[in-house]
Amino acid sequence: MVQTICICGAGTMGSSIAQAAAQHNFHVILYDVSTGMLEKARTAMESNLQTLVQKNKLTAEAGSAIISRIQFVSDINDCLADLVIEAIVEKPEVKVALFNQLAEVNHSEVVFATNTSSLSVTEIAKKIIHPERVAGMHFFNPATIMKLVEVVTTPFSNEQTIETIVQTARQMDKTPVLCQDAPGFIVNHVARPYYLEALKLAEQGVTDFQTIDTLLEATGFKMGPFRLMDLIGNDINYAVSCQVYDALGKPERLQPSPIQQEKVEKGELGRKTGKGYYEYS
Ligand SMILES: NC(=O)c1ccc[n+]([C@@H]2O[C@H](COP(=O)([O-])OP(=O)(O)OC[C@H]3O[C@@H](n4cnc5c(N)ncnc54)[C@H](O)[C@@H]3O)[C@@H](O)[C@H]2O)c1
Repeated sequence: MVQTICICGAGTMGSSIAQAAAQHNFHVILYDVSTGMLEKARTAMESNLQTLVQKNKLTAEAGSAIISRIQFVSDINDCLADLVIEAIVEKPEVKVALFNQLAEVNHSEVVFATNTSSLSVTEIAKKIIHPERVAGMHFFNPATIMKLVEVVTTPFSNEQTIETIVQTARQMDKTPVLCQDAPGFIVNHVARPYYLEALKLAEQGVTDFQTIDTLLEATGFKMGPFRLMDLIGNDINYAVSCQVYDALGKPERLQPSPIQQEKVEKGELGRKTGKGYYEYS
């Protein structure tokens, strides 16, 4: 049974998964190579919990207890857990190197879950010392609120690995959905045209970002495509677009947009950098 979860990467997703896990009584180790990101994550969580206290959704004591269940660490030797969830940069070789380092310091039953949005989990698993203990655990942004978790199986994953991830997701009050490893899994495959068709309209000068967002929000979408890309991170969304496009044999309809590439090159990554399609203070 999972008691301690090590979450790697304290960025947009890692910090939110860490908070969600601590809110459901897991002991959490949040690991990042950047102490600045760890500090930023702690400040963001304290502020989120403070808001919940102000809204009477949480007592101040419960808020403090949640934070005290999280250890913020930048030394890999401190990452001893029953389940590792990685939410680091979307680069397969970096994820593989991290999992193999963690396999060396952890006990032989530890389960490795990747939160990748679009990389092949099978290709990652193949290069890990214990491929049977690797699977996808794909949370949605923000992980404290969104219920869905895609549990991505590979031909190598054993039953115990999948069961551990499914049970942990349920204990975090999430809705785990099993799927086979495939480009973009379920959601990021289905959702690709939402972003890409909106980007095409902007590229062709048909209308601007804000008008597209306002219109789609008026039809019932919670967030327009540009506001959503800024929340996700334009680097992540562009990486997912490229991965899915390549993995499906480069169909023209899924070609990534030059606007996405330009945003990444300019460092306009969205909320996390203060500027994307919109500005954030
Ligand atoms: N942003 C989203 O909406 C979203 C949603 C679901 C899944 N994901 C996936 O989650 C992962 C993380 O995305 P994000 O948006 O949180 O990224 P992010 O850029 O906000 O954060 C990444 C963090 O990883 C850290 N990092 C990089 N290399 C590291 C290493 N070797 N060891 C430890 N820490 C390292 C960075 O310092 C940074 O804090 C990606 O695989 C992405 O595809 C993202």
